[in-house]
Amino acid sequence: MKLSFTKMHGAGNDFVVIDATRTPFLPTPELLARLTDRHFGVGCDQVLVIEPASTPDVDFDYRIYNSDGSESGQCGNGSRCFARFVHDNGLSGKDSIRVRTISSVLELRRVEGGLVRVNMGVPRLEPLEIPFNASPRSTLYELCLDNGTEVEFGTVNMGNPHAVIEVADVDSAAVSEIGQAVQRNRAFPESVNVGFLQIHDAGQVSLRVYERGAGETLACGSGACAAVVAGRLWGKLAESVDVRVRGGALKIEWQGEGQPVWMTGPAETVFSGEIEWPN
Ligand SMILES: N[C@H](CCC[C@H](N)C(=O)O)C(=O)O
Repeated sequence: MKLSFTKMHGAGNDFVVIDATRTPFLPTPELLARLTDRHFGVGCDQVLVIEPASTPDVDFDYRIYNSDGSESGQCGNGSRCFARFVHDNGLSGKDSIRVRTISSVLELRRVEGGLVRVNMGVPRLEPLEIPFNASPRSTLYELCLDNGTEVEFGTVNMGNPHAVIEVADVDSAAVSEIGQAVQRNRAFPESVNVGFLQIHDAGQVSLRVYERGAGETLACGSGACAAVVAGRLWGKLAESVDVRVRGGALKIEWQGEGQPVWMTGPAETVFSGEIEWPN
């Protein structure tokens, strides 16, 4: 059997996109590995699957699989590529579509300049279960990691979990070491995406993210949203922030608690192909 796919990226966070609107996609670990592995397969951070809507309030279902095979309920950069794929392949004539993941409903709007603007939903700010020595606002925690490092972080859920650590210099941050140590911590039984945020001023930041299920990526859309939410809760960021990531830049807007986060950024198609795959 030949399986068609399209390789895309959003600010360098790269994806294999599968159109399962006519033929179901069975996400077996072997097939996901074949699509995500950068040596033995196509190679990507996440596999995105476009499925027929399961409820009348959305246009499509949107499934997200990390390169380690785990499923997530949110992928911001992927949602922009989802919108681009749907338009370019004639799956919908609408400029604004709604999609459902396993945790969220997103609104995706194509805007001028080949950009896509996404309503990423209202951030969830529930405090962590494990009792912590938290700051007065339960969005700041201190943690002694198993590698002996003390870190202070905020937690924001964008339909997927994020820990945000402010750093003086993203380029010299020990992203992999600290990212993995935070993910191993009992505070995050389902692991977590770990963002390293450098604040240049109230409207400009730089961000690196050690992602759950994928390691460090060149961009993390939900991570950019979580970082701006955390920075605003700390009183350090404006309502509209330009987020510089290793693969490009995203614009994140958040008016405050109870309000949705809007993300605007690029979505690029690299190539389409097909692989042989046993039925
Ligand atoms: N690694 C994430 C999913 C991909 C998120 C990221 N690629 C984005 O653009 O939001 C998780 O397991 O929650």
